Amino acid sequence: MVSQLTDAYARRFYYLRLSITDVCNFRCTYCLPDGYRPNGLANKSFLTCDEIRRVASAFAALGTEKVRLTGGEPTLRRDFTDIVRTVADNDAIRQVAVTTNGYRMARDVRAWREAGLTHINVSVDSLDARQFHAITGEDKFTQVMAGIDAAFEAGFERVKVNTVLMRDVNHHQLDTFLAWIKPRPVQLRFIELMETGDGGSLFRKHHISGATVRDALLERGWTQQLRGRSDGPAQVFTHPDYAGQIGLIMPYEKDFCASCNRLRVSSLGNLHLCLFGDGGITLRDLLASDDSQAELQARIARALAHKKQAHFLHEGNTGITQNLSWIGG
Ligand SMILES: Nc1nc2c(ncn2[C@@H]2O[C@H](COP(=O)(O)OP(=O)(O)OP(=O)(O)O)[C@@H](O)[C@H]2O)c(=O)[nH]1
Ligand SMILES: C[S@@+](CC[C@H](N)C(=O)[O-])C[C@H]1O[C@@H](n2cnc3c(N)ncnc32)[C@H](O)[C@@H]1O
Ligand code: SF4
Ligand code: SF4
Repeated sequence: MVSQLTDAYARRFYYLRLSITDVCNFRCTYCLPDGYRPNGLANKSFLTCDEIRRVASAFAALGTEKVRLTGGEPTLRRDFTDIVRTVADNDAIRQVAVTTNGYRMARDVRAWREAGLTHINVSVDSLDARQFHAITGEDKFTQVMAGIDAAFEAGFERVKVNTVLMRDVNHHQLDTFLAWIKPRPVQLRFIELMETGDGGSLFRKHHISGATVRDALLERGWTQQLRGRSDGPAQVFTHPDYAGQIGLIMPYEKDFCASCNRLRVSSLGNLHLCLFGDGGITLRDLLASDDSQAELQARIARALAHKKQAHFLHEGNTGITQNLSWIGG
């Protein structure tokens, strides 16, 4: 019997974002400009495959139908394909998704699909190889693009691409992005730059509202689609002349959090009620054996009473989120 997770604002939670590592091999300017640093965590190990299975089972029993694996860079884990298989083996989890920088896709995406991966989101901030290098710190544009092609060849019908919208970096490149998705079933999502503890000055310099893109799309005859209950927060737009779609993730917009349907578990097994929350609730002591499932479910359900109505980004309060790599965005 599933007891659906619900919070004090009558929001229901169908979607778990599970970080499986903090490690990343890229140095995106808005996330880890100096690269990954172990940060005192060196002796702490990330969740094992068995622990991940137990997290997924507890959430599934509480109504979760979608699990997104994220990080850091989740695909750097050697057991990534096993993790996908483990989560996909849970029949209640109907969508097993990953958010990746695309580094391993060309090589491994077929194996991930065979293991049960159903959805793939890949980050590409620029369609210009030199600018891609400047933003990510890695000269891997061609490799990531080959990864997207490989995903289609492996049978994914649609790939989502994440592009962080930055004033004076890529905000004036809408036409280039639109031309790219015209023949391709890619959902290209512009994510508004979010302020983080480490990223205050970059935010002040480069934040621009996604509303500028929305206005341009509406002017050109794009129309907004309805959202499903386990979809992410993007507003999705389509146009009859385009195989692709545009998504807009606008966390500074009024009521963005009203439709929050997701919870997060960090790579160390802490439950986080919000991307920009204050602290985590440890779950790891209940992940060592299958016998603690009832207690684990009860702890998750109880914690939800403390979920706040919205983030406090408008007041410049980013919670304990120093950058998005530690909890996976
Ligand atoms: N503020 C905020 N930003 C979010 C939230 N969920 C996703 N985002 C942002 O959107 C980015 C892209 O999310 P993805 O990991 O691609 O997944 P998604 O868009 O939630 O999910 P799908 O609709 O399933 O594809 C994240 O890294 C965050 O930057 C959220 O709950 N709050
Ligand atoms: C933290 S990454 C983790 C997964 C993987 N490494 C990747 O880059 O796709 C998830 C997403 O967060 C986005 N992101 C990171 N920092 C951000 C910020 N300050 N504002 C908006 N989006 C951000 C990235 O562009 C990426 O699409
Ligand atoms: S956005 Fe993703 S790829 Fe870029 S530094 Fe952060 S975790 Fe790594
Ligand atoms: S900022 Fe927090 S409350 Fe708002 S949608 Fe994201 S996770 Fe949910």
